[in-house]
Amino acid sequence: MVAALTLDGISKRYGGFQAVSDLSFQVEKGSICGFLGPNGAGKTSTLRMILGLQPATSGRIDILGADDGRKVRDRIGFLPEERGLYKKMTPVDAIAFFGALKGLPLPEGRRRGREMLEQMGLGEASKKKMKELSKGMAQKVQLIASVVHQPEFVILDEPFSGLDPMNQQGLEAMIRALAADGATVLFSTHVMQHAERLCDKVVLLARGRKAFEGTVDQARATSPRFLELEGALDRNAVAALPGVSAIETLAEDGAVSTLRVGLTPGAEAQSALRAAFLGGLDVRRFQMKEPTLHDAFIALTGDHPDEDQSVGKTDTMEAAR
Ligand SMILES: Nc1ncnc2c1ncn2[C@@H]1O[C@H](COP(=O)(O)OP(=O)(O)OP(=O)(O)O)[C@@H](O)[C@H]1O
Repeated sequence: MVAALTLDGISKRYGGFQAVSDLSFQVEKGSICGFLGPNGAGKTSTLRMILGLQPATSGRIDILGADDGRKVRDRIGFLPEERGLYKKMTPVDAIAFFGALKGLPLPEGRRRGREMLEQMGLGEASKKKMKELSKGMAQKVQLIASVVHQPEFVILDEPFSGLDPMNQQGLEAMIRALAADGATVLFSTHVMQHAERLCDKVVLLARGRKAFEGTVDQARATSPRFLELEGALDRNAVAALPGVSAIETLAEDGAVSTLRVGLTPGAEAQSALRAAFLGGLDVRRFQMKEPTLHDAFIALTGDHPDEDQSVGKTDTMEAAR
């Protein structure tokens, strides 16, 4: 594999607060990598270190062969978490302006801007001012602005936040198209479903530490499978079935309950079911459930991806100055 990005033992400390600890991972050239973790896990801090916008407290970064993102800034596209393009500009001018910051001549930026807007189904939007666009449209325009100079490496910080499902799908298509054109894409998100659909590789971050690096399937395989059982079920009898590691009651209606039965990694749901039927358990409905990336995140970290892990931002901001 040819790595477009290597992080080797990266740490970030803000005053007395350790935001990122000994983080190492690689992103293969031409791949899509999801950088996943709850709010406050340390994703933005890491992306900023990769870009050279803030120094690492310790560790080494190699991006496109450089030891500092600033040295290869014209080959990188970045969509920051805080967004907003100049409101009075037209989308084409805004895109061309951003391209010019990366060395692209303005007329060429305008030409590519018009073409990309058209490709993304935003041809109509090019006649309006930025302030007249919907949030979804504006976000797509901003993504175009960050890649109009055709960067080799694209870094997107929470690109899906604030978008409705339709626009999220549009954005997913844009990200796929970038990778299909040969770009390497690293994006952060706390919503596991996007990564599940898009990524060749995921890096899971919890409280500043890497919890997992690998493919989505490898991540899922670390999490137990589930079996949903419905019937007049005795919990002790269910607990005694082969491979059962945990039971959660999802619903109860008189004697009939719906149980979410966790299986130990590697255990086959069929063995538990067979034993249930042979043992005469009153199973009226069953369903096997494969773990999602969301389940895997919880199994790997003990944390919930929707939990906010930010701590003492205002206190430590002072200390960081
Ligand atoms: N400049 C700073 N000074 C002090 N603390 C900071 C600073 N920037 C971030 N932090 C803290 O570091 C931790 C990681 O923040 P970071 O923004 O990197 O996380 P994140 O995973 O990107 O989350 P979010 O998506 O909410 O930005 C948080 O606890 C945050 O409060």
